[in-house]
Amino acid sequence: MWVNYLDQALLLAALAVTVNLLVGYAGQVSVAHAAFAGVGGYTIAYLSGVHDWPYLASLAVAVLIATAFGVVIGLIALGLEQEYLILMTLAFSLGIIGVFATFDSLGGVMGLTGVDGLRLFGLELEEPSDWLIPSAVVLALVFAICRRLGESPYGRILKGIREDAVATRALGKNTFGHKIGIFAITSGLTGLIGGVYSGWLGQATPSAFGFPLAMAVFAMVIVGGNANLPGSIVAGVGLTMIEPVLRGVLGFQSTQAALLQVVLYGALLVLVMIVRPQGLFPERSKRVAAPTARATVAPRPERPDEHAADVVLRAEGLSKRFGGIVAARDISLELRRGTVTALVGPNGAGKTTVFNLLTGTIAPDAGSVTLNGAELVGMRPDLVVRAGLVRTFQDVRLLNRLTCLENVMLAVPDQQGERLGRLFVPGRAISRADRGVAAQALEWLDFVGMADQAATPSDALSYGQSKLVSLARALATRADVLLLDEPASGVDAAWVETMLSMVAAVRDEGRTVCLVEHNLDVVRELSDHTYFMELGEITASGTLAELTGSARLAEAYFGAQ
Ligand SMILES: Nc1ncnc2c1ncn2[C@@H]1O[C@H](COP(=O)(O)OP(=O)(O)OP(=O)(O)O)[C@@H](O)[C@H]1O
Repeated sequence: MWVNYLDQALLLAALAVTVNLLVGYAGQVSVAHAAFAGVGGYTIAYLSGVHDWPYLASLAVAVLIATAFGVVIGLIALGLEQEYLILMTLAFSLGIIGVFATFDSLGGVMGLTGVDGLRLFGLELEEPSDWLIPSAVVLALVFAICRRLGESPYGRILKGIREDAVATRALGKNTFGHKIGIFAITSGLTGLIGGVYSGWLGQATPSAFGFPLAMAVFAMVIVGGNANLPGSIVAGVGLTMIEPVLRGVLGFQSTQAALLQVVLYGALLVLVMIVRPQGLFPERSKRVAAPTARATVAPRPERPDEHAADVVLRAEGLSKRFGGIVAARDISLELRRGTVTALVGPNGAGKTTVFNLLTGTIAPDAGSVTLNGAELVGMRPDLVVRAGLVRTFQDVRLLNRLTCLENVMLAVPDQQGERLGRLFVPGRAISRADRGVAAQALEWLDFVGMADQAATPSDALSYGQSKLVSLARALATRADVLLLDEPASGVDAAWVETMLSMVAAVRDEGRTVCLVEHNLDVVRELSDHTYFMELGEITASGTLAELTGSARLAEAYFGAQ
C-alpha cells in the first residue's frame, strides 16, 4: 500500500510543481491543467492501452497534444482579466472532462481501463514498486525544468506579469507571449505527468482528472507556498500521504480515510490562508552584493540651445475619444534631444492620455507618432520601449513583492536568460550574465540614491522612494526618451529636491525627457519648453514664464496652483 501511495505522491507533487510555476510565478490561475493531465492520461490509455503503441512514443504524443491544448486555450483565455481566466479555464476543464465521459471510443463515464503491459526502456511496469523510479524521474525532470524557468530572468518576467502585467509590458517585455509560452509549457508538462499517472493507475477515467484533482493540486501549491517549488514537493507528498496514514496508522476504513483526507485538505488550506498566507515555504528574493563603485554621470558642459536640438519624438494630429469624452484632440508636439519638455494642465485635461497614446498603451483614433523618424503607431507597447521610448506611471506601479533590485533588473533589455532557447543550454553562462544584469541594476539604483534599499521589497518603500526606484527602472531600459508621469507630485519636499536633481542629471546625460507635473516649481526648474492642455487639446505652448504670463491661463489654471 505505502509504495502505491508514494508513486501517487511523487506524481501529484510533480503536478503541484508545474501548477506552481503557472500560478505562483506567473499569477495565471488555471483550473484546466488537471484536465490537461487528463489529455495526457487518455492519450496513453488510447494509444498504448487500446492500440499497443510503445509507451515512450505515446508519452511524446501526450506531451504534444497537451501542449497544443494549452496553446489554443491560452490564446482564447489569456487576454482576459484574472477572474475571467479562472472561469474560462473551469469551463474548458468541464468541457474536456465532458468529452472524455461522452465518447464511447474513450470508454464513456467508466473511462479506458485495462491499461497494462507498459514497458519503459525495457523495464516492465506492472507492480507499484515498478512505478517508483519513473514517478521519481518525472518529478525530478519537472522540478528541474520548472526551477530553471522560474528562477531565471524568464521567471522574473513571469513574476512581473503576476505583479502587474501593464507595468511589465511598459518595461519592454512581451507579456502576452510569455503568458502563452508558460501556459503551453506547463500544459505539456501536465500532459507528461498525466500520461505516467494513468499508466500507474492502469486506466484513464473522467473522475481521475476532474475538479477534485485540480483542487487538490491548488491545496498543495498554497500550503507549500506560492513560487516555492520545493515547498510544492513537500506539500504534494505530505498531503497525499494523509490518506495512507489515516488508513495504515490510525485504522480508518479506506472510504472513510478518503473522505477525511478531503476534509483535512480543506481545513489545512483555511488554516494556512489565515495563519501563514505565504504558505509553509515563502517565496525567496534575489540576494544582492553590496554596491560597488558609485555610477557617475558625466555632466555636459553646456546645455544645448533648445531650438537647435534635434527633434527626437514628434506627434502629429493625435486624437482619442472614449465614448462621449474627447480625451485627446489633434495633439501635435515635439520633444528635442537632451531637453526637458513639460505637459501641464488641469486634472482630466488629457495629459496621461497623451502618454498612453505616445507609448502605444492605447491606440489613437487618428494621428502619428515618430521616434527618430520611425512610426510608432500600431507598434506593441513593449516594442515601443525597445525602440527607445519608456514611460513611468502616475501611480508608480512598482512590482510589490519583488525587491527594488529585481524591479530594476527586470527592465534591463536583451537578457540572455529571458530566451527559452538559451535557458536550457548547459553551463553557467546564464547565471554569469544575470550577475552582470544585477550589477547594472545596482548602478541605476545607486544613481538615484537607492542602492542601500536594493534588497527591500518595493512595497516597503515610502512614496518618494518608490518614485525614485521607478525612475531607476525606466533608466535601466536604456530608452533614449523618458516620459515621466508626475515624478514629484505627492512626494514630500525632501524627495522633490532629489527627484529634481535626478531628472536634471538624466537630461545632462543627453536623454530626452517629457514630464507631466502639477508641481510648478519642478516645471519651472526643469522644463525647457511647456505645453498647456485643456479639455483634451494643447491650447498654448512656450516657456513656463510665457504661459504663466498669460492672463487667461493664470485665471484658468496657474492662479489656483
Ligand atoms: N481608458 C479610459 N476610458 C474612458 N475614459 C478615459 C480613459 N482614460 C482617460 N479617460 C478620460 O479622459 C479624460 C482625460 O484623462 P487623463 O487621465 O488623460 O487626464 P490627466 O490630464 O492626465 O488628468 P490628471 O492630471 O488628473 O492625471 C478624463 O475625462 C478621463 O476620465
